[in-house]
Amino acid sequence: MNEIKIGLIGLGTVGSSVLKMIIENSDKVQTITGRRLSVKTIVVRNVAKHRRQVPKDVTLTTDLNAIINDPEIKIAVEVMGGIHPAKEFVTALLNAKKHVVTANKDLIASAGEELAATAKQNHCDLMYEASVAGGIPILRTIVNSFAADYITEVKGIVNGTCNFILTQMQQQHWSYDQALMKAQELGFAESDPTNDVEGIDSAYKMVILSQFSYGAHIKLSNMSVEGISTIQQDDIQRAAEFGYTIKLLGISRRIDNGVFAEVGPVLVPQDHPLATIHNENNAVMVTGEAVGETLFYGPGAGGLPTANSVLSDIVSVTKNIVLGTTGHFFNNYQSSPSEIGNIDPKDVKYAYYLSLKMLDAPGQMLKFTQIVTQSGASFSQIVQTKTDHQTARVTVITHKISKSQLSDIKRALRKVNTIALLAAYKVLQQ
Ligand SMILES: NC(=O)C1=CN([C@@H]2O[C@H](COP(=O)(O)OP(=O)(O)OC[C@H]3O[C@@H](n4cnc5c(N)ncnc54)[C@H](OP(=O)(O)O)[C@@H]3O)[C@@H](O)[C@H]2O)C=CC1
Ligand SMILES: N[C@@H](CC=O)C(=O)O
Repeated sequence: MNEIKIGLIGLGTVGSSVLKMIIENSDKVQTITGRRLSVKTIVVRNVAKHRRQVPKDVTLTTDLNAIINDPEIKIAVEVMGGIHPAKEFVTALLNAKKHVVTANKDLIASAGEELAATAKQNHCDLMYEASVAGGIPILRTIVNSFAADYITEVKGIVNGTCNFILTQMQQQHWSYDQALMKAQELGFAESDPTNDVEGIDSAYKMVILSQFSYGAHIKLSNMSVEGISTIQQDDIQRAAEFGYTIKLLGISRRIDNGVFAEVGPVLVPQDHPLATIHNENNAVMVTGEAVGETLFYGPGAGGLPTANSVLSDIVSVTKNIVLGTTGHFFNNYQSSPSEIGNIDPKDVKYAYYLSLKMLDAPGQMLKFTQIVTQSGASFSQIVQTKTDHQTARVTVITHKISKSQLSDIKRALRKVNTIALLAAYKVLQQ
């Protein structure tokens, strides 16, 4: 058996690039693994739409049983997306003793533990390198190269669509809608981009990164998750005047005996490496006690970069088949539940950038300063500009405060009808 036959589920942005890479690189893979890869069957929703994309000897169907019931197919690649029916499909494939490779972070973040257990019961591999940061080989790097280090923090830009939108808004002064449309056209966004722009896609990726880094499963419901859909051009320009770039960051960190993870727009100093990551590129910073700070950079979305990560999993599974070593977890690290408790993101302190509009009249600044002081906060920078003869724009950067203190400030400001808080963003400190 010198050939490994593959079943592909999905032939969109990623699936069509996986098909292309398998066809074009099978010679190289054969020299590395001793096995020739070929796609035998592809499952899609609409056969007519894809007929011309597929070589004549490949079966194109809407019926998953064409893969499940085919003993020749050893590896199934799920690149259809979403949680249902992807979960049912992957479970059925594993129970039919197919090794599974997937790029689906929604699925892995929500049901990864259950699916990994099903894979193990069936002595199958379940791999998902492409589920985090597209083309950056970050998961296998954490498994292999940080195996003996104690990771204390993972943070970065893990959504290509949002980074593309923010880059276009910053550099080309495009509107949010114009930039989102282009990201969809280029195949970076999910078929429904809500999860991208509302931070949920990044949160799924931070769940997976935290699992790999700390051996701990963080629930999405324990995370604070914010997206970029309310960011205005004005916020971007003002942040730049202060020397910051707005980025959507995922941050996960060990604090005492716990781990916290969150996603949201953050002001990154312009000379910080994460501020220099543009367009659909992603960057993941992993900090280990031994190694210190490391940075992994590359395309976070797009067909071919993501397909490259899918192929790396297919090659790993193929090597395991050849060596007879299938059926091990992709990530073996599990910390005991008592070792890791979840930390409430509300208790984690940040400096905040606050943008305000206030009546340009005596006493207003004093009123604002009193509100800030009463919450136990203080600020390190403040800039006041007049917009017309009646209103002033005030931008401040606070010293580090908790989210609860920020809520106190917001609550107190809502009671003052001459001062309006326009925006509040965390500030990443070096
Ligand atoms: N796009 C990217 O840059 C990246 C995507 N990913 C992940 O990869 C996966 C695929 O993404 P992408 O290629 O962009 O998605 P697309 O929307 O481009 O493609 C999805 C494909 O899956 C098929 N499909 C969807 N539902 C079903 C179903 N119920 N039964 C059979 N086939 C189905 C569709 O068939 P049809 O065409 O007939 O409708 C389509 O061919 C997702 O999990 C995504 O999160 C990960 C990293 C990067
Ligand atoms: N929609 C995702 C695709 C990759 O995971 C993104 O934009 O990052």
